[in-house]
Amino acid sequence: MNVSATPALEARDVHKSFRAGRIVSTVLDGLSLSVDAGELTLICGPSGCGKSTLLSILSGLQPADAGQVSALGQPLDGLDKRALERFRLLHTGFVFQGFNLFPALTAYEQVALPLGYLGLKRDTARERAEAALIEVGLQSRMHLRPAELSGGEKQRVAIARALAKEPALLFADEPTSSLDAANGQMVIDMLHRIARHHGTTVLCVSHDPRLIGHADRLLTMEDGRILEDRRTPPKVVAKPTGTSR
Ligand SMILES: Nc1ncnc2c1ncn2[C@@H]1O[C@H](COP(=O)(O)OP(=O)(O)OP(=O)(O)O)[C@@H](O)[C@H]1O
Repeated sequence: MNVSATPALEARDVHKSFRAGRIVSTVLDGLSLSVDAGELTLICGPSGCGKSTLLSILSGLQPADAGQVSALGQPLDGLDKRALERFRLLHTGFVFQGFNLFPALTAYEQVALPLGYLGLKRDTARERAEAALIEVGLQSRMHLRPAELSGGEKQRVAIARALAKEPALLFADEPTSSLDAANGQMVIDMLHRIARHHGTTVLCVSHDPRLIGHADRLLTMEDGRILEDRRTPPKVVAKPTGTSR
């Protein structure tokens, strides 16, 4: 088998509906998708079109009603709850809009904690946690708790926590929407760098148009399906205007 040809993520004819009383709403309607390893893929589309639901199904957080979902060549529908938790622990990182940090833990502890669950030795965990916090520029903030950090710094802790696990798959759901322009840009740059330098497959749901220029691929969803799928062109460096030099 040619392993490199195996998509990092694959959905085939995925359906998902939610029921509220007697009303059933179809959120994913026969959606198929294949994501290559090491790419930053951005999913956009109108509010309520099913972006977060797709992300959570592809990451094994919730099951599809029908269809097949594979991650790293592993069919997720064949895994029981424990095996899914293990798969997520070993291979996935998550970054959410609301940071999802523990109020009582320092930045360093937030990052080191999951490494303990991975069974890493204490010294290795410390090295990895520190390296990840340094990579996101928080070397001087490691011993602060969330209440003492800005929104941008909290999101960088969440990125460091995901990064330290060295996951093959990184899922980000609206990672910039609670941040100001400068911090949002910093987070975007980091996601881009993680895909480029660490070879991580990054799947990001976002309304933020600044992310488009950094994505390798842009998927637009509407009504539970993928409406448009395009590769984003490489960035063109603008020539200075008003001069022939
Ligand atoms: N657990 C749930 N129970 C019931 N309905 C749900 C559930 N999760 C999502 N939905 C519904 O499914 C639809 C799609 O939700 P989803 O969060 O995937 O959309 P989205 O495209 O990410 O939206 P947004 O951009 O506003 O975050 C919405 O109508 C939402 O109310």
